[in-house]
Amino acid sequence: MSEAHPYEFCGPHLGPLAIVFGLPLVCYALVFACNAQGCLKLSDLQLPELPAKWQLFSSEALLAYLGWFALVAALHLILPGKRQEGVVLPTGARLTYKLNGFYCCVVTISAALYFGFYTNQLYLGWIYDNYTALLAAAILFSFGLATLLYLGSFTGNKLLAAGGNTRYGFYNFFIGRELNPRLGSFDLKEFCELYPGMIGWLLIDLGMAHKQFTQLGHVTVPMGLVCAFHAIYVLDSAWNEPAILTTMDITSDGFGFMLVFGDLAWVPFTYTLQARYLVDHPQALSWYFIAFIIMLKALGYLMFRGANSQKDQFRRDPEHPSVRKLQTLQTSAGRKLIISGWWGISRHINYFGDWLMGWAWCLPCGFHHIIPFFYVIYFGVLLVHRERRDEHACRLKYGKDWGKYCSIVKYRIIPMLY
Ligand SMILES: NC(=O)C1=CN([C@@H]2O[C@H](COP(=O)(O)OP(=O)(O)OC[C@H]3O[C@@H](n4cnc5c(N)ncnc54)[C@H](OP(=O)(O)O)[C@@H]3O)[C@@H](O)[C@H]2O)C=CC1
Ligand SMILES: CC(C)=CCC[C@@H](C)[C@H]1CC=C2C3=C(CC[C@@]21C)[C@@]1(C)CC[C@H](O)C(C)(C)[C@@H]1CC3
Repeated sequence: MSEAHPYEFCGPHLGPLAIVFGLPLVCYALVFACNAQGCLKLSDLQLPELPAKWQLFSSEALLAYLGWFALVAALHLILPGKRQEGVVLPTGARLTYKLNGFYCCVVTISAALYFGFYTNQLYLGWIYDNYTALLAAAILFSFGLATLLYLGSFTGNKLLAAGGNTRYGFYNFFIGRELNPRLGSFDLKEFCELYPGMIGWLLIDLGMAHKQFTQLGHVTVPMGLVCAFHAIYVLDSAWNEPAILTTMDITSDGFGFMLVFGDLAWVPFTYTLQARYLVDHPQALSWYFIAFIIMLKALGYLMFRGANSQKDQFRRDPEHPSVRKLQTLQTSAGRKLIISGWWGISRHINYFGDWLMGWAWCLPCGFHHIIPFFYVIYFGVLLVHRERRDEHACRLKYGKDWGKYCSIVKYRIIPMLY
């Protein structure tokens, strides 16, 4: 029991309750508010209807979703992968992870491209036609898995997450009670964070591109840009899979509804909103706007990858030639904090880069509606909240040295602004 751990997300009742039932509603709201029938305009607040063919539930879609999850799990087990140890656990032990996200991603996406676009044996547009039923399947699966994980955390001698072991059962279900639920050596949290949801995100994008292909006879430049940008992001995450082992999601958060739903329903179904929008509202963009969007993506990626890799390299080997010359602040906790390079610009310059990339994903949708810009609005809120969570954790970890660090690197996320 860790009652000393503060309650996150506005306390143990209201916040978690609103998120658990509110987020699935947001997923539906986005589908209702913007689809082939129209897109909600703030000026007239007229809600479009759902396309007549879209079903709210179908057993076929449920089977497809379960089949997808099983397929990715099988690939993860079958394909070769590097074994890497995670951080030291509170028990002093270290877990070993099998890392082959990149292979799994390349195999599934290549197969989808080959059978979907080259041989035409696979109708990927089916994903668009069954969008709402697939979403229902993902939501049901997330509730089911989160419940099983919660109940499973009471069996055996499980290592519990500090923040998800309070006296409030529902809060624990939401935050995640067990730290690293596993089936043998199969790590459910790491797998869900990087495999079915992230690869599913790309597959749904391809489904949208394929639908557009069947409707227009070609894939438009904005659709191509969105799919390519998302693919770069997902492949980059899979390529840098070892770095995920040191993120707070893996090291300190339990695996509860928030992450289960985030990984398996929220990411694949809300992060693909721009691609779905472009099926229903194809855009034509000028070459200079396209050039601007590509430069924005490149700049965001440079910051995001540059900062994340710099810190990762520094934490693994501070004497490595690429990070040896960085200025640092020695803390009494024994670790050093980087105060030059990317980490001298703002305390989370990686978040800023990530957010800029988000803009590059939304801009290809043009300026006719606000709904396709949902991602940058939501992501801005998520990053500000995440930065506060990390700041709190670092303050506890580094004490007054963190204050010293903040006086050297003054901005939280956006240089000169925030
Ligand atoms: N697309 C999406 O939906 C999401 C994307 N992300 C992305 O994931 C990436 C990882 O994010 P996240 O795990 O939140 O956080 P970070 O990668 O920023 O890691 C934070 C940790 O880094 C260490 N650190 C902080 N400052 C310094 C410094 N100056 N020098 C050395 N180490 C430092 C601290 O841990 P310690 O000192 O213990 O090493 C701190 O707890 C980000 O790029 C983010 O944008 C995150 C969430 C959602
Ligand atoms: C309230 C709410 C919507 C909660 C869900 C949050 C999740 C969507 C995110 C929490 C942390 C995430 C990470 C990634 C995706 C989104 C979620 C699951 C991530 C896999 C994206 C790609 C990055 O490169 C990453 C691997 C560092 C990252 C890890 C955290």
